[in-house]
Amino acid sequence: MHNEIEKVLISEEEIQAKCKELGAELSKEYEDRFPLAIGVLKGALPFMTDLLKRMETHLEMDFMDVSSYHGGMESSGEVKIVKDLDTKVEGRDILIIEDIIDSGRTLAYLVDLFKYRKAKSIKIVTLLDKPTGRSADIKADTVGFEVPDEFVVGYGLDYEEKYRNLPYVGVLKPEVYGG
Ligand SMILES: O=P(O)(O)OC[C@H]1O[C@H](OP(=O)(O)OP(=O)(O)O)[C@H](O)[C@@H]1O
Ligand code: HPA
Ligand SMILES: [Mg+2]
Repeated sequence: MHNEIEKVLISEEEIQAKCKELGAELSKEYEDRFPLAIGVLKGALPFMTDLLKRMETHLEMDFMDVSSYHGGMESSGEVKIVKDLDTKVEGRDILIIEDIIDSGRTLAYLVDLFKYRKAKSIKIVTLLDKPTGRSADIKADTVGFEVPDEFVVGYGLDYEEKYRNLPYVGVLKPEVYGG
């Protein structure tokens, strides 16, 4: 698997240090508030587990599975709920955890949904931000790293459902996707 990676953009050590830093920030922000931390499956799972272990406040976890890429490199433009939350959003401080904001469509959809469900507050933390990909007007409150205009994989991010289990974020060799 590792020999299919052309270059590592963000190393395992950099990611772990960032989780520690952001976890400390969020611990302060949510002190005494019992937020509902929502991981957006499947991509956010590695980041969610590492980040939340660094938060030193009580919190509740839930998951939502939405999909628009269907495993490929282009957003279909249509966000579909595959699995909804088990928890009520009304009156809660919501912390959405994402692996990447690219077009912004996934998060625009989720923020609208949680507003409609009467969340008390909504904040977004994303490991990666790809500002050049943006078509929806959405900004994260907390960003780990900015990435260039390239398709990235690893640490939750897939290409055709593979590479999510890489401990770093990188770019695939062009021959892997027939480029
Ligand atoms: O800003 P956007 O253009 O909406 O792209 C970002 C979203 O796309 C990916 O998820 P995907 O829909 O591929 O599902 P997955 O997490 O299961 O891979 C990624 O994990 C983000 O959730
Ligand atoms: N890589 C993997 N999945 C993605 C990306 C990306 O660059 N952008 C949106 N979903
Ligand atoms: Mg994906």
